[in-house]
Amino acid sequence: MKKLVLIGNGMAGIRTIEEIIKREPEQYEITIFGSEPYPNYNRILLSLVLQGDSKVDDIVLNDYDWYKNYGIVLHSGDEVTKVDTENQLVYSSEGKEVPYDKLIFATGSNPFMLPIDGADKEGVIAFRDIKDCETMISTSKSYKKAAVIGGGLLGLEAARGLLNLDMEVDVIHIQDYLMERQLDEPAADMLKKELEDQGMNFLMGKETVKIRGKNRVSSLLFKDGSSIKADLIVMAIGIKPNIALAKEAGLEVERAIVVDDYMQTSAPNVYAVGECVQHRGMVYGLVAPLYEQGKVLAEHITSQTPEQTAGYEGTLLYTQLKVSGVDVFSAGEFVDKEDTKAIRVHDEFEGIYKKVVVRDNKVIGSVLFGDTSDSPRLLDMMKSEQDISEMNKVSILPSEQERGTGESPVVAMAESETICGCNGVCKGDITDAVKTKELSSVQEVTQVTNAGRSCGGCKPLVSDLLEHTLGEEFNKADQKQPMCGCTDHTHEEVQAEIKEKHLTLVREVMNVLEWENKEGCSSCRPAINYYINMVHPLEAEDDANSRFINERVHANIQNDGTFSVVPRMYGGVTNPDELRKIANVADKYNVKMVKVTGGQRLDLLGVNKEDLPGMWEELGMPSGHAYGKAVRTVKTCVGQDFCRFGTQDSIQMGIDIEKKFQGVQTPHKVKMGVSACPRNCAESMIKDIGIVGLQGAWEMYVGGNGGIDLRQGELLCTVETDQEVLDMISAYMQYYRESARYLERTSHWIERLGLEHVKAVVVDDKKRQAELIERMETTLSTFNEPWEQIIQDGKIKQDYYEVKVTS
Ligand SMILES: Cc1cc2nc3c(=O)[nH]c(=O)nc-3n(C[C@H](O)[C@H](O)[C@H](O)COP(=O)(O)OP(=O)(O)OC[C@H]3O[C@@H](n4cnc5c(N)ncnc54)[C@H](O)[C@@H]3O)c2cc1C
Ligand SMILES: NC(=O)c1ccc[n+]([C@@H]2O[C@H](COP(=O)([O-])OP(=O)(O)OC[C@H]3O[C@@H](n4cnc5c(N)ncnc54)[C@H](O)[C@@H]3O)[C@@H](O)[C@H]2O)c1
Ligand code: SF4
Ligand code: FES
Repeated sequence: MKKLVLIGNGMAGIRTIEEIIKREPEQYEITIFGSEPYPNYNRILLSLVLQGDSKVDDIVLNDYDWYKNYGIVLHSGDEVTKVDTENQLVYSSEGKEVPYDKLIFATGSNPFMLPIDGADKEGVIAFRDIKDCETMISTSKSYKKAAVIGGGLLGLEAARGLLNLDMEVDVIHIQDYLMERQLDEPAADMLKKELEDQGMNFLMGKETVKIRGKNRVSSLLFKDGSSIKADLIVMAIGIKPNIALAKEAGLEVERAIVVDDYMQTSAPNVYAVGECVQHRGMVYGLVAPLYEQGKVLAEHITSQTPEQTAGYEGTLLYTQLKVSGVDVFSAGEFVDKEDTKAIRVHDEFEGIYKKVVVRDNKVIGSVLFGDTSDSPRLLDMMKSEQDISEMNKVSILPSEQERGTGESPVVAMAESETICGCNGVCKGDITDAVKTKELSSVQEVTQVTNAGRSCGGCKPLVSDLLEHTLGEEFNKADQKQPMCGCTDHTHEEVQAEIKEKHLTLVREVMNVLEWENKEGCSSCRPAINYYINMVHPLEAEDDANSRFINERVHANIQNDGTFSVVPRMYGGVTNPDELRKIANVADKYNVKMVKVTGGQRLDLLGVNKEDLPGMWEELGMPSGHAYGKAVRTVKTCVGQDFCRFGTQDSIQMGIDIEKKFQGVQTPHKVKMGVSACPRNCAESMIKDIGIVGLQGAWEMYVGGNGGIDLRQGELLCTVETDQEVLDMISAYMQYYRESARYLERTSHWIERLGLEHVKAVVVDDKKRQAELIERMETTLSTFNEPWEQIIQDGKIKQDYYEVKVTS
């Protein structure tokens, strides 16, 4: 057997070996060297490990048994230090000398590190491998302030992960807008706004010139003389191909190792794939092109007629950002030029931006923000260089109505359209595999076709396609989604176990359900804490440390590290006494701004954390819970006492609702509105619960949302009396509390369950309705005004307000 040696046990190298084995399992005796001490893992998913959605063990792509099963000799943790191309030998750091007939370089890249004063200090790292990921996770346990240098894909994914680890995150970007290599300015601005809302702080147009600190980093200095504090610095300013070994071996290198269309280097029998490669002047940093290169090389070196195999011609690049809550897509040429024209849709209400760039009647690039469902079709048009001169230009970006609402975009996709960009798998490949190989779960589709095996971004589409192809045979239960990377249990299973085993402590849940990550993470701990309190309201022990910072300190943290204070004003009604108190504390504590909120409250912004207890004591008003996953505000219109259209007393109804349900913990925030006639001045139709008065009756609308997922509420029921309104809210909200997943807004929850189902439980089934109301009453009986407790408890004051929690 001929000897094949691979240098680099990473994603591109091992995919090439998989492709070789698939074609000719017996042709080569394979030896692999990898400097990292692990089997091949999915580097892409490090972002999800950091974000708490996956764990290191889950991202292994080929475990040690895989190498054994295929008779591959793996030297992990052993670096190749020299290649002798004349005698066809490689030498390793552990003293191995291995001959080859064919050699593949797949040495990847190294992160680029700024060569500035202080870059060698403790606490300055990159984000490239498992070690970096583990360093960030462990640093977050002792330090709180992180700075990410670089507002590209990697920097933003790192920043999201660090936020999930409860760190404060500054992102320093050298350009004036984010991801300038993938986005144009409007899309980048929308992205920045969304990420700011998620808690990131941006310093734009800043060039870092020095890192200060004794042994460990303590601050960064910028060219303009300003500086910021930091306990951890993550550099994400690009990568440089790892070519030192190839250069020393005498291979032709420029920016990377130069290869021809068969991935052959300048030396005989030596090939290269992956990020270390330069092909027709291009160096790639995403897996899709690297996998295509691997396929071409595998075909070439396993073929009896290698010169007749198809060569590699380059890849059309496209990217997606892996940050939850953000949909961004970018492909091809997206910058306007003199010879290009663009079709644009910019819907500020929906938070959607779409741009399609056209040259010579062909789509050559696109940027999508907020709704990326057009991406497979646009990619297909770009790849096939479709002539669009006959097309109505508006139909290139159809609205949701034109596409048919509620239906997954896979239904309308052509068989040739790509579903999994990373692995180049199109719709037809998947439907064929599902039918011929009788596949019934996403996992099986991934095993057979590779779709979903890399960034995972296509999994929802794969699942939709599976459902569409299988029809009634599709079993949702097979598509199990674990709560996070710490466990295999789903949200539903965790909740059921809490009930069945009567678990009342967060730690107890993690122990009994054998959490793989013993400490849990910032995704699962708040969810478990919510579930134990919801299931056992009288016995659960609330764990403040499992709450997000805002809920822990009962105030909303702002982008400059100060907090906002929102006292409760039932139904949006206040009086001179309250206003005087608010004015007094605003003066005394130098509040930066007093702002009327969309929910008809007064927001005191720019408060120092240490001042919070004192302010609340002097205000003597209840907390508005503006920071919590809880019942927030009940907005009201002036109603029948003042408005000539008013048919009901909306103000009193709003006050009654707010007094009854204030502070109830819910899976996500719940906003309400009461209008006294269908003119709807309190915007009841875009609230989680909206009440609208009619002559002698009240309508109750549910599932509305006025935010990024704009959604109109749907009519749940019409009732006659005020008491019925309160009862229906009790039953509905309790059912939401019990059946929604933590962090699922009512609008998403109702779409998942369907209005008819919710109606059947909450309105039609009187027995269940009564039980839900009873359980809500039990929860309501446990309500405590948080600030009353904090003001009286010296220890809480000391732990959360005097000791610095966030800096
Ligand atoms: C956090 C993160 C998120 C990412 N997200 C995405 C994404 O969403 N989509 C996407 O397409 N891409 C993404 N990427 C990029 C993607 O991971 C890379 O393009 C891909 O891993 C490159 O594969 P490679 O095999 O060329 O290099 P690598 O994966 O870097 O593998 C090279 C391996 O070779 C080893 N090696 C180097 N020199 C030697 C030597 N002399 N001897 C032995 N071993 C050696 C290295 O230690 C390394 O293990 C992401 C990258 C990171 C870091
Ligand atoms: N979702 C994804 O597809 C994904 C995610 C992570 C990483 N990656 C890949 O990993 C590689 C590394 O990613 P990356 O984001 O580091 O590289 P990048 O080159 O895409 O972006 C680096 C960013 O850093 C900025 N920058 C450069 N110098 C700077 C400085 N001195 N101060 C502040 N900002 C500076 C640049 O303007 C640029 O926007 C890339 O190949 C990327 O494609 C992809
Ligand atoms: S909703 Fe109707 S009753 Fe209320 S203020 Fe508006 S018009 Fe008047
Ligand atoms: S698109 Fe990345 S795995 Fe399918």
